[in-house]
Amino acid sequence: MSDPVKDVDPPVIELKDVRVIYKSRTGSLFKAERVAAVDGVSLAVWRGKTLGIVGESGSGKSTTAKILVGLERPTSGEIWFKGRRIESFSAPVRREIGRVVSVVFQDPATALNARMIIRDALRDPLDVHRIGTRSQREARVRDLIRMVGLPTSVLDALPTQLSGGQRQRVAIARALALEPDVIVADEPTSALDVSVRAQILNLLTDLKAELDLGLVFISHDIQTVRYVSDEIVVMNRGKVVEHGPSADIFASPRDDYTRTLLGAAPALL
Ligand SMILES: Nc1ncnc2c1ncn2[C@@H]1O[C@H](COP(=O)(O)OP(=O)(O)OP(=O)(O)O)[C@@H](O)[C@H]1O
Repeated sequence: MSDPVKDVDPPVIELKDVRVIYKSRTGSLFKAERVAAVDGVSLAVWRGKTLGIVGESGSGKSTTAKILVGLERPTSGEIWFKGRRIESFSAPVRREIGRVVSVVFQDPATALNARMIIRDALRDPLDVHRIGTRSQREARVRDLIRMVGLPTSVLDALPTQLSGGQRQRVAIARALALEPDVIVADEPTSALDVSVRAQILNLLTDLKAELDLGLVFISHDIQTVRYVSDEIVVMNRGKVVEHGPSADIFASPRDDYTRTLLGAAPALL
């Protein structure tokens, strides 16, 4: 008989008691002060689920995002990738994490090369990873732009010719290019007009459902996180102060800091 526990896939990526210590940017020249940007964080990201990470500026959200996508190496703690512990951070390992866990940043204007037309920006990751033939790559680029709800005419435009919302759609299409298991979206709507924020949130949640993606949604705005997340991690000064199903955290927040965030939160979107 099959064992139901063993049949469940492991998380795509899991952090266990992870710390990242930096030399403080404000420390004096003679005394190198240290700051724990991330301080004992444990969390897991599964396909088909949205994990929200919320906290004020400086709470360690972006550093956590960088660890998840292989851009930052923890000072201590464990990273598990598809059920295996990562022992070495060699270039091939980081490349593999980067292919499976892709990222959408806050500001699409800086994420896209201003001199590259959208077609080339979307084909670039396919070229780098030598995926398919030239015509298969062209077809994939057209599929990607349709998946994010843009017309193929956009492919010949430069990023500056698009609106902020359209540029973020392109950044999402680029993040999907290598068929990742997980997308980490770090404040993906914060730089956008209020009028298009909900559209981008809906696009991310639709793509998550359609492609069975894991989504890590990072924001300082607890109501936005609530709107998209199955599970929420609340961070304060590098630590996880609350972690649980979204509904539970909103029904009965246990931590004072979470209550403060809820009290300070503006109306949805
Ligand atoms: N490269 C670095 N060198 C030194 N300190 C850093 C570095 N990166 C982050 N920090 C510090 O680590 C802490 C956490 O930063 P982090 O950017 O992860 O927080 P955040 O919650 O994402 O905030 P924000 O929303 O403002 O980006 C802050 O005190 C920050 O100043």
